[in-house]
This record gives sequence, structure tokens and C-alpha cells, in this order.
Amino acid sequence: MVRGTPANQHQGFESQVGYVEASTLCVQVTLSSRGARALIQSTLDGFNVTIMAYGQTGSGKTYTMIGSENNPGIAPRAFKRLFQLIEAGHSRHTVQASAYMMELYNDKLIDLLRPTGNNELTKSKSESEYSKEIRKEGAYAMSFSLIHPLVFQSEKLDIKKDKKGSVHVQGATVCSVSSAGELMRAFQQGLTNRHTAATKMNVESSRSHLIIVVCLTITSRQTGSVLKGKLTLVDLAGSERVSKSGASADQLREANSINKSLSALGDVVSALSSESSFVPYRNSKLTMLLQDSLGGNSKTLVFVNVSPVAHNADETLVSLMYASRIKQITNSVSRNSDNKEISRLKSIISKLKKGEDLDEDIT
Ligand SMILES: Nc1ncnc2c1ncn2[C@@H]1O[C@H](COP(=O)(O)OP(=O)(O)OP(=O)(O)O)[C@@H](O)[C@H]1O
Repeated sequence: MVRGTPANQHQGFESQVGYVEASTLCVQVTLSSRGARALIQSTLDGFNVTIMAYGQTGSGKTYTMIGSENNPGIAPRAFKRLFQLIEAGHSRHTVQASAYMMELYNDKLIDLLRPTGNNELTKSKSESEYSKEIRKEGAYAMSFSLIHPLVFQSEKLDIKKDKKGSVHVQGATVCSVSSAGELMRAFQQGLTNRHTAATKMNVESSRSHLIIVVCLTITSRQTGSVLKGKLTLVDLAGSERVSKSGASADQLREANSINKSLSALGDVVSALSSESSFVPYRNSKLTMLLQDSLGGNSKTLVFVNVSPVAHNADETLVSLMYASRIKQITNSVSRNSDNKEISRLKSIISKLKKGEDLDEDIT
């Protein structure tokens, strides 16, 4: 099912530059679930969930995923809903939440939560607080409020896939978060580091693909069994014709890199929708990152944003064809769960690898 949903509750939206349209239209394509709200619950039920926006530059992807202060987009709404559900289920399970945030800029993965000396959140904390930082599962983990400007400079970001097919970025700065507000603060901090620039098509065009991942560990109070949920939110950079966007020299490089990665994404979608035996995930970092979201172990919702104006008819057609192809993809979804004993053994193995104390686990 492909649902056409007017995303333009924005009557009177004025264009600010060049060819920005007076309205946008959003086509919602859902794989494996009914809608965004149900998907947030699925994350807490131990599933991988991806929500992403695809479309031509200036068509409203960032507005859909991030929104504005008065009209929050999918990400802030998802964060709020997630913590409402966590609170509602408090008597049944405990939940540990953490998040990391990356951009893929000129084919390079950049850690948007990596502390810098300029980070406002890093300045007000004492040294003793910084000492509480912990290392976890090969990634750099910390409570978000404890970010230290000098530590956690990981060497390299690596895209990894576990045995169940879940993708994660090794080496990313991971913030542990305990409320929607904390998660939102981390998110906003990350956004300030994202590459954007004015083009003829969009006064604040995203020059990178944005990926936010929220990881949940849900432990049942009754049985001790553990579920792992993962929510991935993706605001893709827009495909653009440089003749229309009027790209400068740097922007030309960015546009080429964006178009190349989106073309690799198109190849993956084509291969999956035609049930080809080979899917070229490894052709781009973007497709490697989205490997579990497209054709893998994830419930996935894709918003395809299109422009309704005649001037953009070609791009709109391409996006709609993309939407209908993506709709043919079938993901194979399973819950990420472990019983109490397996969780205990995994925790021992992980601690042994890190050379940590095992006293608590063995008694
Ligand atoms: N539904 C909407 N209501 C009001 N303004 C909107 C709406 N959708 C988009 N806009 C405005 O249109 C402009 C372009 O939108 P946006 O930046 O989300 O496009 P995009 O698809 O993310 O573009 P790019 O790929 O270049 O980053 C922005 O100024 C945004 O605020």
C-alpha cells in the first residue's frame, strides 16, 4: 500500500529562495508495520525500526523528520512517545536508552556527538563527573550530561553487522539518556554540527545524510529476559540537479557525493524489489548503514517527499517510481531477545573481553 498524505498543513508557506515550492507532498511507504506510532512501540518490543525521508532537494525531508519548534517532526515526536511508553511500562520492565548520531558527508562518516571544546554542554561539568564515563561494547559510552571535551576521540568509525543482521557504528560517541528532554538535547547538539548550506533550491539545504540511532535494552522485572530495540531515524540529503541548485565548487562536490550515494541506494532498492540474488550493499557507506533497514531485520517506514510544481515534474516522477519500488521490498523481521541466562553469559563474555571485574556475575 502506498498512501499519499498531504504533508502540507502549511498553507501560506512562502518560498524564500529560487525554486522552493509553495507546498510539498509526502508519500508514505511502510514496510512491515502500520505507522510511525506503532513503530515506536515495536522498538520497545525488541525490534529494529527505521524511519527515513527520501526525496528531491527542497521537498521537505528535514521538515518531516525534524520539523520546527512550532511543528515538531518525526524525531522529536518519536523521542517523546518513546519515553511516554517507557514510563507507562515502568512496573513491567527497566529500560536503558542510549543514542548516537552521525552524518555521512562527502562519503565520510562524521560523529555528530563527538565532544568538542566548543560544546556548551561540555563546559559546565566538573572533572569528578567526567570520571563516571564508561566504555561499552566497543563504542564510547557516557551519560549525555557528562560529555568531556578531551576524551572519547575515537580513532575510527566502522560500520558493523551482528549475527542477527543488525547494523551499528563501532567507535561512535554513545550518550546514555534517561528522558526525552535529554535525548532531545543530545539531538539538538548534534544538529548544530551537521553540514548545511544555502542553494537555489533550499535556503538551508542538508549537505549530508543524517542518521540518529536510539538503542534500548529492555529487561523484564519478572523474568529477567532482555530485549534489544533499535530506532534509526534517517534524514537523507536530497538528490539535486546542479543546474537547478546553482551549486558552488564545494557544493558541486557535495552534490556529486550525495547523488552517487543515492544512486547506490537506488541500485539496492532495485535489486531488492526485483528479488535479485545479489544486492550491492557494499557499493556505498549509505547502503551499508541501511543494510538492516532495507531487505534486512527491521520494520521500516519511508517518507518519500515530492514537489507538486510542474518545474520539478521529472524529479517527482523519479521519486514516485522509487516509492513504488521500495514498497515491493520485504524485510525479514525478528525480535532481538535473550533469556536471563543468555544475557548473564553475554555480560560475562563482554566483561572478560574488557578485562572487567566478574564478582557480581558469578555469585
Ligand atoms: N510542511 C511544511 N510546512 C512549512 N514549511 C515547510 C514544509 N515542508 C518544507 N518546508 C520548508 O521548505 C524548505 C525546504 O524544506 P526542507 O529543508 O525540509 O527540504 P529537504 O527536502 O530537507 O531539502 P534538502 O534535501 O535540500 O535538505 C524549508 O525552509 C522548510 O522549512
